[in-house]
Amino acid sequence: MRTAVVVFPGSNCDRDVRRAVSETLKTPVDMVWHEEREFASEPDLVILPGGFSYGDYLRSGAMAAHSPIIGAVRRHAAAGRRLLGICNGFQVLTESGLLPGALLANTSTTFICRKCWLRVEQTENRFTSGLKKGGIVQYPIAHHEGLYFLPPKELRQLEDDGRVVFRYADPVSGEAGERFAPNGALNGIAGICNEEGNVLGLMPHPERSTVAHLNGGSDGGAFWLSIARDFAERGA
Ligand SMILES: NC(=O)CC[C@H](N)C(=O)O
Repeated sequence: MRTAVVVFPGSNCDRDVRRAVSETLKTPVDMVWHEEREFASEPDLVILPGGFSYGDYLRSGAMAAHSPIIGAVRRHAAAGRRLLGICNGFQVLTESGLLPGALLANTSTTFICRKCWLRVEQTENRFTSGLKKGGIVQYPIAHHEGLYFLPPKELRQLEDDGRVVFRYADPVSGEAGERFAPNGALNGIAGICNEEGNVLGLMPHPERSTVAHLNGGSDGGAFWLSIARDFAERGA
């Protein structure tokens, strides 16, 4: 499985994600500058990493969504290949319309950087098929605009379609929902996928919970392994 990580001006999790993928899976990872118009290496997985693309000017992810590489990102997703947006990458996916909804300012109006627990709500997609449905994982968050928003009718539809993949949860009781969302995300939504299950966006950072417990956790390792296993079983 070949991975491409898109680097925008202001990305700051691009190297963390490269390290997490390459050390966990021992597979090649290419760094692709946002001004490219094509992926030279035909990646199986494209990752839009976290950070502050264009300094979060206008809205987080809004300017990156118009980068030259986004045309190739759209074609990659339309071909059914895996596309993952983490934090700022998730914001780029909603801003480009590849996933529904918007990421609004946290209810606290502050930047929140802390550990978070998530319940795996759905495993019928190309990313979490190897995780335990209903299981709790710990990935940290670090954002200012992480309140997932969708108007009520569309939100109900998203829930009915089973497209909520991760929800903020309590690690002890295993309960999940809005009251466990540090940012005020509607229904406690931390990550969603598209209808086909090949595009996933999430605010928490699995790459920061991967390598040698550097940030006090290792649950992210199983996430990368799940993607690789799904790829080995199903292909692109
Ligand atoms: N870690 C990140 O990707 C941060 C995303 C964005 N800059 C925010 O603060 O909401």
